[in-house]
Amino acid sequence: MFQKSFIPHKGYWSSPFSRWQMSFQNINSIELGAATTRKFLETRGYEAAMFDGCVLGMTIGQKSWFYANPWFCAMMGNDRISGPTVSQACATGATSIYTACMGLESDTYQNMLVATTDRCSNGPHTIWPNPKGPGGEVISENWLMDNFNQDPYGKEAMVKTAENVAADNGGVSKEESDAMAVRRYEQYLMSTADDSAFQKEYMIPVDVKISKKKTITVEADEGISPCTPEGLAPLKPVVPGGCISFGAQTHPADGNAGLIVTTKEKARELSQDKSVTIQVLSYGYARAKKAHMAAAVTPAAEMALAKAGLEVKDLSAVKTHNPFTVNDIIMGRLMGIPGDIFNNYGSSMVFGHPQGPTGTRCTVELIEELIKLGGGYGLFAGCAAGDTAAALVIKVN
Ligand SMILES: CC(=O)SCCNC(=O)CCNC(=O)[C@H](O)C(C)(C)COP(=O)(O)OP(=O)(O)OC[C@H]1O[C@@H](n2cnc3c(N)ncnc32)[C@H](O)[C@@H]1OP(=O)(O)O
Repeated sequence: MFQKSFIPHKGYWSSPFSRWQMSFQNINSIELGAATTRKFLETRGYEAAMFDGCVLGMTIGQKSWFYANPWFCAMMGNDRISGPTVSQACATGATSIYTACMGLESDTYQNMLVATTDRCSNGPHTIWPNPKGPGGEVISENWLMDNFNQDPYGKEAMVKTAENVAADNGGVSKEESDAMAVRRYEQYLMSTADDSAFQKEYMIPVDVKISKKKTITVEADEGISPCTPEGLAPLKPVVPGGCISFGAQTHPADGNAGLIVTTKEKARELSQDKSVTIQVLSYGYARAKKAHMAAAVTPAAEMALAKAGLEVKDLSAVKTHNPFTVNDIIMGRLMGIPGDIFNNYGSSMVFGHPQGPTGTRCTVELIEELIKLGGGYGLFAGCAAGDTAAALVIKVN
């Protein structure tokens, strides 16, 4: 259990998430992440110079990625720091926060910025030299779609691994999957109600230069598909005989999210409301059996809860990275998570999945939900490529 890792009240942000090939598609995610971080620091009245280290989380190669962390830090306003770059597929958000906590717990750092940023749009198409191929013929890889469609070890598409987990756990019907998609969409609408009052608590609008003369400001998530029973019913399962249609899974997106991990004293100094204390209590991870990615979420969550000395009955809110409806259906069944605390205000199935920032945004929303509830314990958990998962437990006083 962590003892020394605190997050200031409002010391966190998320950009809007923009469906791939929409407004953020032409911007290097390291540059967009740094620009949004600068805006976050200005909005909150923080100095970039206060950080003694930065954890940068990202999963999709961008031009000049070799210099990612020091380049990012210089662009966000502090060219005297750097730190680890974390790339752990869809567990990058939780693991970046964990990495910053380890910096605090070991007294290596005192005031760390965690920044996660990714762009699924216009993903890299890599050419690998292959001198022993026929005539030196190259090997090529489409970073996004090739990896969605096959794990090099498990040999299955990600959606098929979710169907495998459904089959192992008593089955999930198409109707049950559709009902979960509709429920998650309705919960997302809680965050856009009242002129997006919930989202405005943490969302930093993003300026996008679309031509020499024109800059637009993106203030809200882009490309969200409404989920209704009538809209989902005619969609066929992606895997024949399965339950998950295109409407019951996340969409690739672009965006960034981040937060400050610091000492209890510094967190209080940086907090907007000094009566609010936010602490990271624990981290959990797991790997499920081959080609069963969604099955890793429950043991990762159970590990984080055990490390914090908590049980499901102690939780006030649960958030997940849920790329497929099956993730939440099976986790809910196995852990007995009450429906009314499970993914209120949105989840990645609806607002999209830019990979690195997804878990960070979920954690930021979890903190805001716990504050609205007047405090409590919260769990974030989510699956990641390679049949893995990661989880965090947060406490808000
Ligand atoms: C560790 C992890 O995080 S694993 C997760 C990693 N990420 C993934 O695996 C990505 C999962 N998602 C996908 O793979 C995507 O669905 C993609 C990329 C394959 C397809 O994306 P797109 O081509 O943009 O599909 P699109 O959103 O258009 O949906 C396909 C169809 O379903 C329809 N549809 C999608 N959502 C809905 C909805 N909620 N209601 C009604 N219809 C819908 C669309 O209208 C479209 O219909 P059309 O073909 O008649 O136009």
